[in-house]
Amino acid sequence: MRVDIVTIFPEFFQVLDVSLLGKARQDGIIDVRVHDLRDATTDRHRTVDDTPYGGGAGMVMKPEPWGQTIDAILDDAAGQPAVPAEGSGSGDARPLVVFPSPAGTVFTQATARRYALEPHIVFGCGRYEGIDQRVFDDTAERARVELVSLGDYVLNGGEVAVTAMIEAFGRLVPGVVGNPESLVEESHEDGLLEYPSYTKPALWRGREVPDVLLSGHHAKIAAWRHEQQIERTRRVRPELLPPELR
Ligand SMILES: N#Cc1c(-c2ccc3ccn(Cc4ccc(CN5CCCCC5)cc4)c3c2)n[nH]c1N
Repeated sequence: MRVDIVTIFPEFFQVLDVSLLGKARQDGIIDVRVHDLRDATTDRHRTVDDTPYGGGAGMVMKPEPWGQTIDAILDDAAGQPAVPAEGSGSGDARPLVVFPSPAGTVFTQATARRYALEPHIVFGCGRYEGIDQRVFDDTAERARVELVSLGDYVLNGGEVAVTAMIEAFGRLVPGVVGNPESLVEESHEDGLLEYPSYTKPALWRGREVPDVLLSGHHAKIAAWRHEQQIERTRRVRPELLPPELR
């Protein structure tokens, strides 16, 4: 899987050199390439923004550097088709270009599962008040374009969102996580929040571990854990439950 990231803060993504994703990159499972948008500027000040047409506060990112950078990435990728992960992908052979945006659809575990099947994703990290709309419209001529939001709060740019998205789908790419079993029983994977976890010691600061977890009775443990998931989801995120369980 190939991932290209366009940003004015390339150093931001040094975080992708560590932990699981760092190993996935070293193992060649995920090929991450970071591109500095300013490398596509032509003026002495390497300008990437300008005032908004129609007025308004802040600055908007100019289309030219974006168009040039995205074209170069897509042209390069066209010559080196990336290998899709196992499993059925979108069926649309065009590359996927994702722009984090406060105006995007919310990124969920379902989005992460879908992205993990893509052979190639380009992420465009905006800053300032956003990117000239024509960049999205022009890119959509040759790629699938998605505007995606992390959630209903305001960030200063797309870099944090892209880091979170790459971690979320990266761990689902076959070969990245050592034990794929650990991906099955986790929050949102089955639509429920996860059950509480415990480990040694059996007694800590006067607090014990639920007896059922010490029973060795796997069916009872599974039933207890599922009930805990439903109880926690009902308390914290009732909207995730089917109406009959709320
Ligand atoms: N993913 C994600 C995000 C982002 C996100 C993602 C990408 C960029 C690029 C730039 N910014 C900053 C910014 C902040 C506020 C506004 C709102 N408008 C401003 C102009 C007048 C109208 C309203 C726009 C752009 C970004 C923020 N925020 N929250 C998420 N979950």
